[in-house]
Amino acid sequence: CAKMPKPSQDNDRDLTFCRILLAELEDHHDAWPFLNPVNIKTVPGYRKVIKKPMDFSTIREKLCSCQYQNLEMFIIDVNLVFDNCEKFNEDNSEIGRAGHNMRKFFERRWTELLKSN
Ligand SMILES: CO[C@H](O)CCc1ccc(O)cc1
Repeated sequence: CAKMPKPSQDNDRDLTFCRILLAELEDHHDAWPFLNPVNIKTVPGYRKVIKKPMDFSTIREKLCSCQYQNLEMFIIDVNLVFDNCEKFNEDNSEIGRAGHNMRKFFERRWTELLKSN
């Protein structure tokens, strides 16, 4: 049938989940490398290596300006933060480990939230 708009309660649920998940990511002990955009002027190689920079403050801005159609689009941006981190940092480094810890935390929390529904 014609593409029907998603019922608003699904959109409300997705938005609530994004807000909960982002707040928990921002508050996490290991969030510090990801809170703000990497300064591409001071970090050699970053601009060339990382094609799509992403960070929690940019995700916060997108969420607050209705730029996420659904939970999936939000999860794609969060995973981009961690994929960029893996690409640019050794696993056995301060920031590399923080990225792995944050990804594990995020995977667990969004699956828990979706199961709660
Ligand atoms: C999320 O952090 C970025 O991967 C940049 C990591 C980085 C920044 C400055 C350095 O001297 C080394 C690594």
